[in-house]
Amino acid sequence: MPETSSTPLLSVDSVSKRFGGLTAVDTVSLKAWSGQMQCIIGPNGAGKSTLFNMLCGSESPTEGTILFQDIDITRLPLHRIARLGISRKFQVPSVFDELTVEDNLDLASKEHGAAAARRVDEVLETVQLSGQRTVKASELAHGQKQWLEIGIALMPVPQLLLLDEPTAGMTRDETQKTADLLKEVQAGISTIVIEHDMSFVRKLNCHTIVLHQGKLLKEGAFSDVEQDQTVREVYLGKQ
Ligand SMILES: Nc1ncnc2c1ncn2[C@@H]1O[C@H](COP(=O)(O)OP(=O)(O)OP(=O)(O)O)[C@@H](O)[C@H]1O
Repeated sequence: MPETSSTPLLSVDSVSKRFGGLTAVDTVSLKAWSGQMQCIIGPNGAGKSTLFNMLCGSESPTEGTILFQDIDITRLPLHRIARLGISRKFQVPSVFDELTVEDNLDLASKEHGAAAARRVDEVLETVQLSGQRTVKASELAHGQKQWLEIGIALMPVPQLLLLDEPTAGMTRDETQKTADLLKEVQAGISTIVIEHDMSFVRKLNCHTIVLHQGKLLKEGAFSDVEQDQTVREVYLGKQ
C-alpha cells in the first residue's frame, strides 16, 4: 500500500456491524495515510456505506476499533469526529438550493469574517466554481452541484475526506473532470471514495478495496484487483 508517512492517519481494526442477524460489515481492517487516495468498490449491499457510517460516526461498530490520528473514535459522536477532521460527502446532494454557491460554502466554514472569505475563495478555485459563485445552487448543472458538495466537505479543511459515489449521474466529461479534481485535492489529505463506476475507478487508478458480503475480499492496486479472478466473479464480471 502506498504510504507517505510511517503512522497511518486512520486505522480501522477488525470492525464489524451487525443489524439483528445480518452482519453488514464483517471484521474489516484498513488503513489510510495522508496524501493517499483509495477506492472502496463492491456489489450492492456489500457494506460500503455502513463502513463509511462508522468512520464518520453516524453508526457505531458492534465490534472493533477505529483510530484517527491515534485517537480512539470508535464510539465518538458525529460532531466530535467532524471536528477532528473527517468530512463526508453523501450520495444524495444536500446543498441548499435557494442559496448561492458561495453562501453554501460559507455555511460550512469553521471560520468567520476574512478567514472564512479566504477559504471560500480557495475552495471555489479547487472545485472550479469561481465563475458560478453568485449563482443559486438550484441553477447549477448536475455535475457542478456534485462539485459544490465536494467543496462543502472541503470547507473545514479535513484531513480525511470520505466521498460516497461522487460521480453518480454525471456525464463522461463531468466524470473525467471529477477524477482530475480529486487528484489535485488528494495532495494534502487522505481521500476514500466509494464508487460503482469502474471507468472512474480506473481513472483514479489508486489503492482499491473490494468488499463483498461485508468482508474485505481483496485489496491492492486497481490493476491487480481488476485482474483478480474472484473479484471478477463476484463483481466486475457482472458489469
Ligand atoms: N440501518 C440498517 N438496518 C438494517 N440493515 C441495514 C441497515 N443499514 C444497512 N443495512 C443492510 O446492511 C447491508 C449492507 O448495506 P450497505 O448500505 O452498507 O451496502 P452498500 O455496499 O453501501 O450498498 P449500495 O452499493 O447499494 O449502496 C445490506 O444488506 C443492507 O440492507
